[in-house]
Amino acid sequence: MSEVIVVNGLAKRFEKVDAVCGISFSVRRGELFGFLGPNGAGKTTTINMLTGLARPDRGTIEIAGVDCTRRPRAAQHLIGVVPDESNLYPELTGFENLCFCAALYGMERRERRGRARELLDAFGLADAATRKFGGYSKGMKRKLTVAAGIVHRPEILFLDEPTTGIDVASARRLRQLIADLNRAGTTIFLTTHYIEEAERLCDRVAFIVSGRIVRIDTVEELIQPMRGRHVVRIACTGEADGVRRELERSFPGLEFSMEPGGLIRVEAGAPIRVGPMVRFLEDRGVEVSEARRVRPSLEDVFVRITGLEAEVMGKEKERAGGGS
Ligand SMILES: Nc1ncnc2c1ncn2[C@@H]1O[C@H](COP(=O)(O)OP(=O)(O)OP(=O)(O)O)[C@@H](O)[C@H]1O
Repeated sequence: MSEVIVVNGLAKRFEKVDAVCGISFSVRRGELFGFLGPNGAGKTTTINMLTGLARPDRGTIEIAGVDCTRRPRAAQHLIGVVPDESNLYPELTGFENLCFCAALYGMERRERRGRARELLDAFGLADAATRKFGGYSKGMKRKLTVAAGIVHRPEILFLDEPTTGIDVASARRLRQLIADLNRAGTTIFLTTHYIEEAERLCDRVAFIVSGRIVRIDTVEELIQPMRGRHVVRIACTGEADGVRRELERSFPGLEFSMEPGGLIRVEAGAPIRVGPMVRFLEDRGVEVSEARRVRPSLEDVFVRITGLEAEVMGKEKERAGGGS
């Protein structure tokens, strides 16, 4: 597979913040590449540099063989960009917005009207075609923004947090559309802070933390070391954090950590017996509402590699409500 995006030593600083600190990576043609990191990790700054919206301080970017640091606009016709905040016009209808974007890419009237209708259909927005964009729901706005990003059938699509802030059903539908686009041959660079989203959609994932890439690999390879591991999640009502140290002392060989919502996460290299732990907690006045064995996931890998609790991603997820 040929490399269609090649980034070397890319860096950008804003006044006192090193937003991106000399990152290097490449994306292969046809790949769905995930750029995964917590708030403020440098995802948007990176995507802005890749799409010509921000100038790097250092480093090089090549897209489809074009040196974008020297010729920032030369690859524009090959790429589509879906920013984290919509750039469409609230006073225009969905149909008009798509026709307007198509006109910017030089499409002729007949072609752009046909393409706009085709996309409205594909994204389930045909009934809202003549309604003003400003009156769309968040999920509809997101879908139309993605449609606008692919109006010119780009080879490479940059998606910045496409499912943030929309309801679960709309997020699921949008993920399906992203997967379909990729299957049809579009290379996709996706930033997200939803670990499950990256796990479900992406071929390869880069973990970015504080402007640095800490790991890049296929989802398969990333999860591989966790395959022989066993994980149990225990949901408690009441204060569980206090008994964590007692658990560690009483159950040597098991690793305990806390997750959002009062969940205790237990990990071990051998099958975990849940009963004794539940009794142990209940004897200490912590009520257990559920104890569940779970398949090790990319979230577990993220916690191991970055040393960050999954909570740094989870907090935003709860607020935005766009998770699984
Ligand atoms: N225009 C700017 N001026 C000053 N600082 C900025 C600017 N843009 C980004 N930053 C800072 O750079 C860092 C990286 O921000 P960036 O928006 O790239 O992160 P992100 O990973 O996209 O986060 P989020 O998930 O919250 O969108 C942050 O500390 C941010 O405050």
